[in-house]
Amino acid sequence: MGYDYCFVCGDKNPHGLKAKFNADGDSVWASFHCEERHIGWPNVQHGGITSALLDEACAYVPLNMDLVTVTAELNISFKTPVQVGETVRIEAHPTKVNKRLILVEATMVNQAGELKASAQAKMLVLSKTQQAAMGIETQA
Ligand SMILES: CCCCC/C=C\C/C=C\C/C=C\C/C=C\CCCC(=O)SCCNC(=O)CCNC(=O)[C@H](O)C(C)(C)COP(=O)(O)OP(=O)(O)OC[C@H]1O[C@@H](n2cnc3c(N)ncnc32)[C@H](O)[C@@H]1OP(=O)(O)O
Repeated sequence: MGYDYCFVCGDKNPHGLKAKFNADGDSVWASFHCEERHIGWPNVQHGGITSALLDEACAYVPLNMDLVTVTAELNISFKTPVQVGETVRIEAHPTKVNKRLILVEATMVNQAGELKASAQAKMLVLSKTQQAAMGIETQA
C-alpha cells in the first residue's frame, strides 16, 4: 500500500480527507472544506480532523526538503471552532532544521483570516534502516 492510502492526503483512500498539499518555498499549504462527515460536536469540525490536517502539514515540510520523518511530538492549540461549510487554509513552515530534528509551526485559518488552530511539531528524520523497517520506500 503506497502513500496514495494516506488518511489525510491519499487519493485512493475512500475514507480519507484527500487534502492536496502544495509547496511555497520552504512552506507548504493546503485547503480543506469542512463537511458534516467531519464533525464531533454538532456543526463543529472534530478536533482529531483538525489535528490530522496540522500533523500532515508538519510532515510535508520535511518531505518538501526530501526528508522522511515521523511526528515525535505535536502540540495543538484549538482557538475557534471550524464550522461545517467553512473552508480553511493549513500552512506550515520550518522554524529550526537540525540533522535529525526539524521543528515546524503550522496554522489553520478560515477565509476571513480568523485563526482556528495552531500547532508546533517535532519531526524526527528517519534513517534508511528505520524507513525500511516501517515499509517506507523512497526513490533516493
Ligand atoms: C509539498 C510537496 C512536497 C513533496 C511531497 C512528496 C511526496 C509525498 C508523499 C507522501 C506523503 C504521505 C504521507 C505523509 C506521512 C505522514 C504524515 C503524518 C506524520 C505522522 O503522524 S507519523 C506517525 C506518528 N508518529 C510516530 O508513529 C512516531 C513513533 N515514534 C518513533 O518512531 C520513534 O520514537 C522516533 C523515530 C520518533 C524516535 O525513535 P529513535 O529510536 O529513532 O530515536 P531515539 O530515541 O534513539 O532518539 C534519536 C534522537 O532523537 C531525539 N528525540 C527522540 N524523540 C524526541 C522528541 N520527542 N523530541 C525531541 N527529540 C527527540 C533523541 O533525543 C535523540 O537525540 P540524540 O541523537 O541527540 O541523542
